[in-house]
Amino acid sequence: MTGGLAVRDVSVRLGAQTILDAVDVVAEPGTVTGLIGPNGAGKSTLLHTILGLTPTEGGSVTFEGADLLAMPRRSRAQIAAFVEQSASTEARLTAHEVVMLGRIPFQTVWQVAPTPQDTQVADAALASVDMTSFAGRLYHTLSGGEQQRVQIARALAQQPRLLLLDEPTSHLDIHAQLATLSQLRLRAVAGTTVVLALHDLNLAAGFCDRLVLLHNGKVVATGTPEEVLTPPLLRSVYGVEATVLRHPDSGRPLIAYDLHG
Ligand SMILES: Nc1ncnc2c1ncn2[C@@H]1O[C@H](COP(=O)(O)OP(=O)(O)OP(=O)(O)O)[C@@H](O)[C@H]1O
Repeated sequence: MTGGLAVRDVSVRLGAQTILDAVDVVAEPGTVTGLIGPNGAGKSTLLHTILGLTPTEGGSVTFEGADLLAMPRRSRAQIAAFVEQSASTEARLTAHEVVMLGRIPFQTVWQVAPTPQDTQVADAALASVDMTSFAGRLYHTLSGGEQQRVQIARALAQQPRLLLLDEPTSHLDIHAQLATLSQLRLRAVAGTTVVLALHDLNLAAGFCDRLVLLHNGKVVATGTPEEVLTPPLLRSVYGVEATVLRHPDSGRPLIAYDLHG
């Protein structure tokens, strides 16, 4: 029994295609779990499934023992926040207003304005992704990387116990990637269960406590970065040749790809 997230024997089928096949994932509070795997492996589908956005065929998804899939949306939103791969909005909202959307699950229907605490939490979330100076800017005028940081701030403003992110660094420069992943690690240390899909295996090795390697909808390896990022697995799943070195400071795996492979 885990105190965090437990995905047990979850399968997803779309038409004749099996997208997820008897997937098991456990993520403990206070840890960062990386979902890795090639394009089309099922990472986004797994994140959507955990949030009840994609119907499953059997299996269960629990958080702290509670059935996440059976929960009303509002209750689930008080527990879990999600950063999508790319999020756009039709509404002409400022960056600060987008972040304030993260407070909605905690507001009552008769509440006419955000509380000072809501505003304080949103301000802190924007500051944590270094976007305070963009607070008044219309969201749709922001660059892709700036929008991505605002979406992360929205999720942080939700103060989730379970934080799910789908490639949250895909639009970010290297400084912002490192800063964002450090911020997520801090949230994990504070007790949040963090699960994120990542393509950059060196960042996954550097920031994740555990990795789940998906291939063709199946979990093919799970464990520490050292256990999962092995040359034979990289070859069989990604079709790449690589040498796995050690980071000189952290001792974590550092993948040197064979550029001629
Ligand atoms: N609505 C859909 N209808 C049909 N197939 C779908 C649908 N949504 C996803 N799929 C398929 O399910 C598989 C898994 O997709 P998913 O987006 O979960 O992969 P992923 O690991 O997140 O990939 P990527 O790294 O490219 O984002 C893919 O083969 C995809 O084409």
